[in-house]
Amino acid sequence: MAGGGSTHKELLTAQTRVWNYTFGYIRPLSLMVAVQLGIPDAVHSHGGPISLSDLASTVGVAEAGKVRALRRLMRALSHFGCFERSVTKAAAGEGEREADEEEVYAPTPFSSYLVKDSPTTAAPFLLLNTYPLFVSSWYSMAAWFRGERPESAYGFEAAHGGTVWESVSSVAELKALFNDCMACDARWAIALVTKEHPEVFKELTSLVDVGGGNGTSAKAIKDAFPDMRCTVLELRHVIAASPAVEGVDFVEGDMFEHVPTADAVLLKWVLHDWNDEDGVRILRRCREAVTRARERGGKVIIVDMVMSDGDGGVDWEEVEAQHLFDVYMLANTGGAERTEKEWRRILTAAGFSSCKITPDLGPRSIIEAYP
Ligand SMILES: C[S@@+](CC[C@H](N)C(=O)[O-])C[C@H]1O[C@@H](n2cnc3c(N)ncnc32)[C@H](O)[C@@H]1O
Ligand SMILES: O=c1cc(-c2ccc(O)cc2)oc2c(O)c(O)ccc12
Repeated sequence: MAGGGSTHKELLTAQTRVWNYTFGYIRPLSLMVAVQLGIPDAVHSHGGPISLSDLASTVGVAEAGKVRALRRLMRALSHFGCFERSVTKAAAGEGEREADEEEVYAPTPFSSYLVKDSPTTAAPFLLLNTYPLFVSSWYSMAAWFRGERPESAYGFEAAHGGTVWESVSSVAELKALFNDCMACDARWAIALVTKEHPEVFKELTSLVDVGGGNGTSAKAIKDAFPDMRCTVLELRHVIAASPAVEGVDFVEGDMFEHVPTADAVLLKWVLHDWNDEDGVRILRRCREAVTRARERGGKVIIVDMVMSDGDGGVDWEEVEAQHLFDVYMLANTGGAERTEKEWRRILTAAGFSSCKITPDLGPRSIIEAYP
């Protein structure tokens, strides 16, 4: 029998864990429904804990049965840590003998990331990654593992016959969500890097953000260091859809072919999209760009994850995020999150002599690579 040496309690816990992981998909999907209804916005803008009845009317839930359903959704979301739920005595109406108990919900740091118009919102990240086309890659993964889709490099291709980048550029709703998702992350992550680690940019006069999207990171760097000459290298369709950004030049090109000359290259959330072979090709072009500018002193600044290698003393939630991102890249882009050893191996293969890793961005790190 399975679990032969386990106690009764251990077996029950294991079975409960299987239930929880099986239903784990309900977490992102219930958060998605909450964002679609505007629940985090309503809770945050209320100016104090919001009652179920006020919440229901703010988000447009009117039928009594649906209000009761909303209460159950809020109870689950509060259990996940998204809101803080408590029970208060509602004021007794005229003629009522006793005040009814009513549930109220307060915001938490978790829900603050789901408010749509906040500068640090992760709502586009949630909506993009719960998009059905994207989730459906997983239904082709087993066939891909078994080699039944030899023409596909990874799950997304096996499921949809094209790459994530093709679907991003051709499905208008996905393109908008993808751009929003990248811009939201770039805005807060780069503001944090420039504020907490200004030394990374010390003595640099020019920087190229390779695969820099619509220029949000470059703008955040320009805001922090107004004298820096900032350029974005991007694919044609991305540049065509990006509004001009004051002080930032856009160059159309392919990072596998040529990277414009600059003191520094930024690669944020780019290398984890690619396998090692492609990563080395991109890094070689970046190394050439910074050595053309300065024989010594240039650098490549990478913002990506350095995966924990399983040793102790690490934050469990950050390691969980690293594993989730790693298998997400496996399924959707053919890329990977890398351990320190794996980073050093691809950097060395691309000709870099040393690197400095600063693990100070939650699950991500800043890697400064020197030619
Ligand atoms: C995951 S996004 C990261 C965007 C941005 N660096 C950020 O973190 O917000 C990867 C970017 O790489 C760009 N990209 C993909 N292939 C490229 C290529 N061959 N040359 C230049 N950019 C490319 C994509 O258009 C996309 O904007
Ligand atoms: O958070 C993401 C999401 C994507 C993504 C999701 C759905 C699509 O149809 C395309 C792309 O891609 C990402 C990515 O490439 C990255 O480097 C970081 C985050 C995400």
